[in-house]
Amino acid sequence: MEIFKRLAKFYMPYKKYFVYSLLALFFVTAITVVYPVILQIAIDEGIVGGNANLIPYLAIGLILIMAVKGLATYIHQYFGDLFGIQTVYRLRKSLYEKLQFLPFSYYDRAKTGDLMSRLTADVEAFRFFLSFGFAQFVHFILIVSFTLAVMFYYSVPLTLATMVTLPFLAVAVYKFDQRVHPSFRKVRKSLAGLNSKVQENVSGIQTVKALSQEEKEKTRFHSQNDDYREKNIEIANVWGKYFPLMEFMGNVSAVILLGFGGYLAVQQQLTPGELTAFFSLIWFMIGPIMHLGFIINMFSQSKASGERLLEIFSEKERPIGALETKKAEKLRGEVTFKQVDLRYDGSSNDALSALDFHVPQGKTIGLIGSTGAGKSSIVQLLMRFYERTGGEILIDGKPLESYHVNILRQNIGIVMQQTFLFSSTIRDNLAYGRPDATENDIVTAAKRADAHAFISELPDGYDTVLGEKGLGLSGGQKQRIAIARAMIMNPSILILDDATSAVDMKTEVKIQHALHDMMKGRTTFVIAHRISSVKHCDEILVLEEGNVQERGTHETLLAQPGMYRRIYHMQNEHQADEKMSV
Ligand SMILES: Nc1ncnc2c1ncn2[C@@H]1O[C@H](COP(=O)(O)OP(=O)(O)OP(=O)(O)O)[C@@H](O)[C@H]1O
Repeated sequence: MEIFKRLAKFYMPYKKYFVYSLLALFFVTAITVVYPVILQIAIDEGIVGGNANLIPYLAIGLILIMAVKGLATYIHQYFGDLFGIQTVYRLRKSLYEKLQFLPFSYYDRAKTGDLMSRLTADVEAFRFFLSFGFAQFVHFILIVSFTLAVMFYYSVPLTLATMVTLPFLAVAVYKFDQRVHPSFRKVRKSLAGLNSKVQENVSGIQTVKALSQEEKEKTRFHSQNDDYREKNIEIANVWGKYFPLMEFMGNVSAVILLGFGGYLAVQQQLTPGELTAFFSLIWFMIGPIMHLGFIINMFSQSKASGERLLEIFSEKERPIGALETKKAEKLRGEVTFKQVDLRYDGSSNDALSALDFHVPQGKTIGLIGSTGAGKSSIVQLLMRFYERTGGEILIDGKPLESYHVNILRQNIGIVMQQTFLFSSTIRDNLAYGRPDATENDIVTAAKRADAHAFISELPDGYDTVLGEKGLGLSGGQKQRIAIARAMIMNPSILILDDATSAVDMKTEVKIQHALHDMMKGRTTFVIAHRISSVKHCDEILVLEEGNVQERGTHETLLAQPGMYRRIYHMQNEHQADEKMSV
């Protein structure tokens, strides 16, 4: 019940619907028990007692009662559904909001398919129990209580005799729950794994095809699919074993009723009408008790789902910095790193150690070094995608944490190697960081980023809808949209993270032009593998394994023997080779 308690804030606001639904259920159940009583009166008074006039009255009474039951059933179902639907609407909203504020370290671990499955299948399983399962559980208690009351009224010894099997039934139901709950958890996990596999395959279909790994992917999917099948078979086995056992115990009660009830009737301690009513009543007990397995099943599923939802809620949100500075604020863009360390969660090495540098406002800093040297990690810290593990980072002389993350990020424009574009119009993509941008802002930025010409040539211009992942545009075109998107934000700090490495030389020249235009007056971080991209920077840091190996301007670094000079010569030779081979 702990899980339901922890999720109470989502369903408590709608408890009135639940109460209406339960009140209606009370009527439905009470009316159900009236049927056998009417049957008993019809047999004992009408048929055996020879009072045939009573029968039409009883029939009309039954029709009226059925009409009331129909109305009560409608109210019960409608409000029950409303209770579940409203609750999960709120729940889904909160989950989605929570996902927006989880740190990057969470997404490093999370799988998209698994998250999708939590937000859809798990939320639905929870709703199903709220709308249906819980009411079924209450129905079970009510119907068993009402039925027992009527049965005791008719015959105490016969009621006690038919209840002999109930403790055994209860044990079987308990054991069933013990077995079925872990199995359901496994099924949910396996389904999430299956979703992740499909999602990953679709996202990476280009890589799969390029490396001709279709067969391997098929095998991997099959093994996940097999796993899901096995887990479901496991559940089917548990059901298969316990359900007949529970049914058998129910039937034993009916046999006892027939033997002992028949004996009592012969002894005239029970009327024929009462014995007939008992047969209906006993099934009102046995049915729900057997059904209890199904309810527990549903309860177990929703418990397993609730657990998975709570896992998301219990994740720590990313720190957001001081709230009082949330008002729009333009930073100057002076950046200082003092003895900064970074070690990613679960890693045994520092990605950055004792990093020191200072970039005055409007200056450019180049970050170069081999892959994994820590270049992008500097950006991750500056954007507060991750938190440093030591040292201090200052912006305009104030600690990074004193700014609200939104303010910080509004002041930083970033163009990355791979550009993510939403499946929306080009206009929406351009204005994504500043939804209040005017048409003029958008077109001016696109012109400056050298994107206006190709956008205008598209069939719907700025209203052209891009496919998922921005399909339909070349790497260079996407990059120019990313540059325009960053320009619209008019940032004080600009980060170009390998911004031109994914495009050919000709496009690079064009993009470089747009980038230089954007860099004017902004503090700029240029992360690159090519010397040509960083050589004009005011200072260049050569990084190796999270440490600064060399620092200086292009000229000073070239003048000294070291890594920079080696990279320069290597890249120069490479370019010379390329020219020779043309
Ligand atoms: N999210 C992460 N979780 C754990 N370790 C990470 C994470 N991101 C980067 N690292 C590790 O931190 C180190 C520095 O990585 P970083 O991405 O900063 O290097 P880089 O110089 O930008 O490399 P590249 O030129 O290949 O982009 C690497 O050892 C990398 O494996």
